[in-house]
Amino acid sequence: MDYKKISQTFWDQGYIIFEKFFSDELMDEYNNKILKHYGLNQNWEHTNEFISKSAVEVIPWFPYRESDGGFDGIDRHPEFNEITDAILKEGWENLYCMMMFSKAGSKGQAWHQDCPPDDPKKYNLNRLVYTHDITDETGGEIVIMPEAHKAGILPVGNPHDEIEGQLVFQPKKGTVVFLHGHCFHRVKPVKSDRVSSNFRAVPKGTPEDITDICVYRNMKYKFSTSEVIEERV
Ligand SMILES: O=C(O)CCC(=O)C(=O)O
Ligand SMILES: [Fe+2]
Repeated sequence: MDYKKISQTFWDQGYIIFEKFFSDELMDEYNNKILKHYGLNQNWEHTNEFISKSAVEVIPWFPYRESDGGFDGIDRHPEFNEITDAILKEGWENLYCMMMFSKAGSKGQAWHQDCPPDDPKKYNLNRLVYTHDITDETGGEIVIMPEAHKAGILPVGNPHDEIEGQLVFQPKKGTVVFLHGHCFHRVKPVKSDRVSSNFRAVPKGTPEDITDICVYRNMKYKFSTSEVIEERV
């Protein structure tokens, strides 16, 4: 792998995608494990106000916090972490591993930045891993605004409206998307049950609560207190 080129591409675009990076066998095993978890516990974890305002309908699960992990085939994968080394040159640490489940017929996720872009040096790195194919049939495409990690704050507007220049991706099983937390992104409406996973990393020294406040086009939302902390109009 040309790590220098990978890093350059990431920092130019705000994201970089590796198709079918992980094996089908590993992805099938993990997808089943994730579905089994949600089969046992399919409760909405967010408040109704959050769901209706933000147009996000996702049930998160933190397997390394809530149970004994079990996804080291990704978390400890040498090349996966070497790419991370190349992108976050000054050193990094794991933030958390989050599984996300969206029911068939749910809205997906509105445009957002995972954390406020006030300080360009304070951000999270998403390492999104798709354990099943995203297709026309499943919906739930990820939409990314290239180079938006350099664009400051997400413009005010309708939560799901298209933005000129956006790119729509249908990651297949085993694909990894490295995505800067300040880069605008969203998830299109979900037609069949959708699973995605995020092995979030941060540059060394980044506060642990970096993703507590999420920026949407109509508000800033604080997860720890379930509050809209700013209406954006
Ligand atoms: O599920 C996805 O494809 C994207 C999720 C997302 O926005 C995130 O993990 O920050
Ligand atoms: Fe996100």
